[in-house]
Amino acid sequence: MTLRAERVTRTAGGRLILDGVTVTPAPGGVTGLLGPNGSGKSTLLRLLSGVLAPASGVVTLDGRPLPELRRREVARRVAVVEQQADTLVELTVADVVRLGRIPHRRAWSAPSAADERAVGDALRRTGLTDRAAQPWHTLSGGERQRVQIARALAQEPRELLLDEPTNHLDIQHQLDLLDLVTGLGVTTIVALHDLNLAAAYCDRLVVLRGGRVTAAGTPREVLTAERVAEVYGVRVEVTHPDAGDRPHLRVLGSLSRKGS
Ligand SMILES: Nc1ncnc2c1ncn2[C@@H]1O[C@H](COP(=O)(O)OP(=O)(O)OP(=O)(O)O)[C@@H](O)[C@H]1O
Repeated sequence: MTLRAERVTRTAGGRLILDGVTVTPAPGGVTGLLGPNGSGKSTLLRLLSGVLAPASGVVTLDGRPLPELRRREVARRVAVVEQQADTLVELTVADVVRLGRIPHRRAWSAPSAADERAVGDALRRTGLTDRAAQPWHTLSGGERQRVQIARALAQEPRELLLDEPTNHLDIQHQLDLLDLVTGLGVTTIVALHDLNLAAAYCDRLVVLRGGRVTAAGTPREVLTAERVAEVYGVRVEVTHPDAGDRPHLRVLGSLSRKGS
């Protein structure tokens, strides 16, 4: 059992932005959320984390609707890395990572040895140990993103929600991050724009379009040339270099460009 969204809808600005979306991630697996800009990925992640409530449908954790659970209970289980974290002036890198321990600590108590171990471990796994004392606001965009991942790891979650975690990262850090996240054995739902990274790292993919699920399945089932053309308006060549479930896409051009 884990986190699930069942037939969730959400409206904003008088528009239906999620329409009957069901996502049932496999426990311990990595589910990729794909879809063009504005298709509803971030909104769905916010519903899954309980930050937003669905207009209809339900999000459950181990079969129990989120509104029936205490916030702290959800915060201990589910870690969230949003696209843009707030600027936390005056905090060091280690301070930000320590925020991940808050759901595990008793009110007003000092960090325990277990808290400090989790923070040290998260810094090490994200390659940030030697940045621990650096002020957060002096970090580059990619470094900030890694600190947010470290904060989420320090939380020791069983569910991890990531909204485009690679978008500020150089190619090496993109691969390192996805290797790290997919090696955790934590149920992960990750919104991604890079279809090849999604194919390489996710066990299952869910494609949103206009707030609806338009495809779901393994990368091989979902990432066909026809579907990419239909959803993104882009021509791609799809190959299966390892003869397995992980296709590789080569972009040939936009279908909206003249002559395509
Ligand atoms: N508070 C709001 N008021 C009006 N429209 C909203 C609101 N919140 C979201 N939307 C709209 O809902 C749609 C879905 O937004 P969302 O951020 O979930 O998409 P996304 O798939 O994450 O997009 P991107 O890939 O660009 O990050 C967008 O068209 C957005 O403009």
